[in-house]
Amino acid sequence: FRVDCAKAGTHNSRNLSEFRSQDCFPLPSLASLFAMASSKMVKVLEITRVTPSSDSPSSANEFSLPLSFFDIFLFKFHPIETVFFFQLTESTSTRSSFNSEILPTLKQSLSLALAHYLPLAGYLKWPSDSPKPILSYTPNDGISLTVAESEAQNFHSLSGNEIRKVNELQPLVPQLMISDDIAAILSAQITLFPNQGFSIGVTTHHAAVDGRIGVMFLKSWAYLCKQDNKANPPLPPELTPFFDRSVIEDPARLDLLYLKQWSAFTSSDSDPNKRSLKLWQEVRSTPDDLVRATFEFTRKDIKKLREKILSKLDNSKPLHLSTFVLTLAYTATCLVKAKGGEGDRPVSIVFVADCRTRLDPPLPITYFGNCLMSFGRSTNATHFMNEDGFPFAVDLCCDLIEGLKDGVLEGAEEKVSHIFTSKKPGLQFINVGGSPQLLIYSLDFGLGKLKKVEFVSVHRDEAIAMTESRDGSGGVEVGLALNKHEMENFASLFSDGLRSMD
Ligand SMILES: CC(C)(COP(=O)(O)OP(=O)(O)OC[C@H]1O[C@@H](n2cnc3c(N)ncnc32)[C@H](O)[C@@H]1OP(=O)(O)O)[C@@H](O)C(=O)NCCC(=O)NCCSC(=O)CC(=O)O
Repeated sequence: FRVDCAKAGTHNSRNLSEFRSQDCFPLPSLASLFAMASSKMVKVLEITRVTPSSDSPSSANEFSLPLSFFDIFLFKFHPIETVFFFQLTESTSTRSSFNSEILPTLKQSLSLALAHYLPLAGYLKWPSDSPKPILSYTPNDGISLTVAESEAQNFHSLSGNEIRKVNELQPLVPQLMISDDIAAILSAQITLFPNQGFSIGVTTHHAAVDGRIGVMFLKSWAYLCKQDNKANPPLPPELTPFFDRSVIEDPARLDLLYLKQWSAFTSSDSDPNKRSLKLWQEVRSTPDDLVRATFEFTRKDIKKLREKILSKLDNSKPLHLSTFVLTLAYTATCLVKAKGGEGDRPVSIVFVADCRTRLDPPLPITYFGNCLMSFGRSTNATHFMNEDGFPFAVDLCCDLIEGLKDGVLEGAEEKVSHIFTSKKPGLQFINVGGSPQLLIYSLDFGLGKLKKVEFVSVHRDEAIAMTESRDGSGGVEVGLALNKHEMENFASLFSDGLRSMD
């Protein structure tokens, strides 16, 4: 292996055996280096540190942001891991054209993008004189970029919808270094599948950004990748992050309350006030029998679901029959049926709402940080299991969305403690990640078509990942991870149910 330290524009490569801890090389890279070394799937070629472009004057200055209560709500959750598969032609995906054209362009534009998003290049820290953690960038901070090559010949099945092992995607996303005192915010991995395509894996700390800003950063990287050789190009307004934290009003000091609650629920230490940045649950290895697959709702399927509900549910109350509600309710119903078991077992449906437009006054849509609140309800499996399971699930989701009108911060004091108090033995937790509104398939680096997006981390908290359909036809893709037996049940329930509505 070679480790590359790119500091202030100079590259300093060395063999791993020469590595010394005082080089301050981000530890996540080493962790992922060893993890990937044992993987049969990828060969690590290089680990580089990418710093914000020195062409941008701002990269020479320190920059820090205090965490808001929205960030603290999520800062103990595992990082968001996503992988994007790009299809190339045979001639553009040779090693030589990848190394001479694609890779340098991606690296350079990543550096340019980081200059606009400095906190992503920095670290999560908790200074001794600060009541709460901060995002801190200091000049020469940078992210770890791993360059790898996959020996797998199955680019098309890896980036397809079919059932495959969850473990097959894991080597395509890098890890983040997270300790008690410091945590990296972002790391990336570019993996070439020779003569097939390449993938970009991105791991982002949840303390820093939510789905909207994570996608906005990637779109900024892609935008800059398409600007030929311009020094320090500006970003268009819709991609320019808004950093002013004073717009978040927190008169109840939810920030400090959440910190206290996280500490009380997660500290294994005798000291419940210990200041630790460690995650709530360590990132565990993935059980080998866990498989993932993607299911598609076409626009026609969504129309059928809407018609079915309109013929079943009482129209006298307001029904929010959005694509999101219909597809979530249908997926949740199939998930509960696929698991089977006793009817009185507990089931929770939980999703997050983007609060930017829902606060009073609203925040700019480009507000940098997290701005999500979770909403959910627990019930019994039996309601989903009979013929009226789908209308029941729609009614439940509609009620939850109607509830947002009471104010997204209603009951906010309980949100962290609820994570722990609501967990009952045997709970089936159906949690939504991603969103069709993020329009993730419009990500275009100008380097080949985006073939597939995978939220690799969905299996870690039993989430289902939603995106808009990749062909822009108004459908929805749902990615999920289950054990093999449940996945087979789910697949037949999903397609048989839709077919029965023809
Ligand atoms: C609360 C909601 C889920 C409810 O969604 P709904 O679609 O039911 O309701 P809505 O009021 O937003 O939208 C009503 C209609 O307007 C359309 N609409 C509204 N806003 C839109 C937008 N910005 N872009 C495109 N369409 C939009 C919807 O598609 C829908 O039409 P139609 O009826 O045609 O559909 C959503 O509003 C929301 O906040 N979504 C964002 C969630 C989010 O950011 N998730 C990422 C989490 S981070 C993450 O996932 C990372 C991780 O943790 O792993």
